[in-house]
Amino acid sequence: MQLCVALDLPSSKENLQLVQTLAKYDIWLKVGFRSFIRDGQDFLDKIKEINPNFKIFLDLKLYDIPNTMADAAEEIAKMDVDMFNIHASAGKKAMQTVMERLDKYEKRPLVLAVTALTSFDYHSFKEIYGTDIEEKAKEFALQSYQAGLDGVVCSVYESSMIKHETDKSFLTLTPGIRPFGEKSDDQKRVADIETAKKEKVDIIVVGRPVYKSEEPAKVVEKILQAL
Ligand SMILES: O=c1ccn([C@@H]2O[C@H](COP(=O)(O)O)[C@@H](O)[C@H]2O)c(=O)[nH]1
Repeated sequence: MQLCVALDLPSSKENLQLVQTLAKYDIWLKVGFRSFIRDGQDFLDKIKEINPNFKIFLDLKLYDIPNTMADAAEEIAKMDVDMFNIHASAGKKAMQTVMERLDKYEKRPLVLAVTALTSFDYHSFKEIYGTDIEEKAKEFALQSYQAGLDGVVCSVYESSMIKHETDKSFLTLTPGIRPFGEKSDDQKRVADIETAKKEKVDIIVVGRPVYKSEEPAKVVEKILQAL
């Protein structure tokens, strides 16, 4: 299992200070809406300047018509990122179009599909999708797998089931991790490291428990020891 730290701080300066503190660790760094909208490609370059071995996950959750998603995916493929994501609910056709368009790149980033956001509980998910999380996550995961994606974003509680329904090499990346039982904030389907291990998760995403800590490097060190 690998660790991905979310860089969701309010300024580029604070994010880069955090990255500097974590420079010696073999981890993924997640750049999401807040940081990418504000700081763009320049921010990605600065991360790689600190340590070119950091793996970058661009968490932009593309969701649009197939051609627009594929255009955006191609722009991402030209950047130096290692992984990005799209919404499975954009449909199988959109996912296939993205993967076909990335075919020509010798070294393309990994592509994951978002199944059910970890901020949904079972009731709020059903209100929107009209079905249970488990059922829909399975359907989305199968469609993503058939479309040729590399894996999915899901909660820890769907990870094992998704691997069983697809393939054990099909990646599961799980946000909503509270490594040692920290408060859940706006997350609903949260889990600790031990549960993530049991559920065969490939990459855990941890944001606030790291970047809101007084000593982020110590938290990362403790997580890495527990993986
Ligand atoms: O289903 C999802 C998809 C993405 N996220 C993102 O992960 C981090 C989690 O941060 P925490 O502070 O550890 O809660 C955040 O950037 C989300 O945008 C997610 O939480 N759930």
